[in-house]
Amino acid sequence: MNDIKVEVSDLRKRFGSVEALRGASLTVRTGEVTAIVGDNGAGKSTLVKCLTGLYTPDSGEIRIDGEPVQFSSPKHARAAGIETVYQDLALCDQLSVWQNLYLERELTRFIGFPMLRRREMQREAHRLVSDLAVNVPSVNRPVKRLSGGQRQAVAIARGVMWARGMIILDEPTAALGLRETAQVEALIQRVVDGGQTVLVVSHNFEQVKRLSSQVWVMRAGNVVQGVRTDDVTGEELVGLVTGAIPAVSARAGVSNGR
Ligand SMILES: Nc1ncnc2c1ncn2[C@@H]1O[C@H](COP(=O)(O)OP(=O)(O)OP(=O)(O)O)[C@@H](O)[C@H]1O
Repeated sequence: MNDIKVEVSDLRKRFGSVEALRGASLTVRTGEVTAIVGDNGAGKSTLVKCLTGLYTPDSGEIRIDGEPVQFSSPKHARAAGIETVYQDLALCDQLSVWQNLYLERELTRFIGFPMLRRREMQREAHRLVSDLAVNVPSVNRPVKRLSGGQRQAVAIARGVMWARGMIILDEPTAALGLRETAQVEALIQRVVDGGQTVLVVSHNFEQVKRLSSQVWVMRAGNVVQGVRTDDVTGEELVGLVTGAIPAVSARAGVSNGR
C-alpha cells in the first residue's frame, strides 16, 4: 500500500491580483484523517478545489497514489475516486435518502429504453446506511424531513459510497449542534476505520484534535506547517493559524508531518 495518498507540491493559483495559493505543499497519508486549518482567506478552499477539479492550478503538481494528475473537472476527480462533501451538501430536498445516494449515478437496465433499478438501489442504500450506522428512519424518507445531522450523514454516506480511496470534507459540522457533531465525527471515524482516507477542512480546532492524525496549517496562501496532531496543543494551533506562533518545533522523533 502506498503510504502517501496525495502529494501537493508548490501549488499556485491566482485570481486577478489575488494570490490565493503561493506555492502550497502538503501530503495526505493513506488511511488517516488529515486536517487543513487556516483563517478566513488562507487558501483552504482554493486548495481543495484544485484537488477536486473545480479549479485548475496555475502551476505546481498534484500526485494521487504517486501518479501526477491534472483534473479538468469535478467529474474527472470523481472518476479518479475522490469524492467531496461541500458545506452546502448538494442534496436534493424533495428526493429520498436512496435517491440522493444515487443522484446522477442511478443504476439502470436497458429493456429497449433505460429503466431504473429501483429495488436494487433501495436495497444497497439500506445496506450502506446500516453498515455505516447512519441514523435515518428509512432510506425512503425525503431528505427535507431529516435533521441537519442526518442530512450531513447522508451526504457523507454518498461520498463513502462512490469514493475509491479518498473523501474530502469541507467544514463537515459547521452548521451542527453538539450532539449531531458527535454523531458525524463518529461516522467519519467509521469511514476511516473502513479503510478510506479523509481530508477535512475545519475551523474547529477541538474537532481537529479529536479527529485527525495530521494537521496542515495554511496562512496567506501558503502551508506554513504540518504536524502530527498529537504533537500540537489547541492553543498552539490557534497561534499557528493567526501567526502569533511562527512554527512549533517537532517533538522528539517526529518530523514536521512529511
Ligand atoms: N473565485 C475567486 N475569485 C477571486 N478571488 C477568489 C476566488 N476564490 C477565492 N478567492 C480569494 O482567494 C483567497 C483565498 O480564498 P479561499 O476561499 O481559498 O480561503 P479559505 O481559507 O477557504 O477561506 P474561508 O475559511 O473563509 O472559506 C481569498 O483572498 C479569496 O478572496
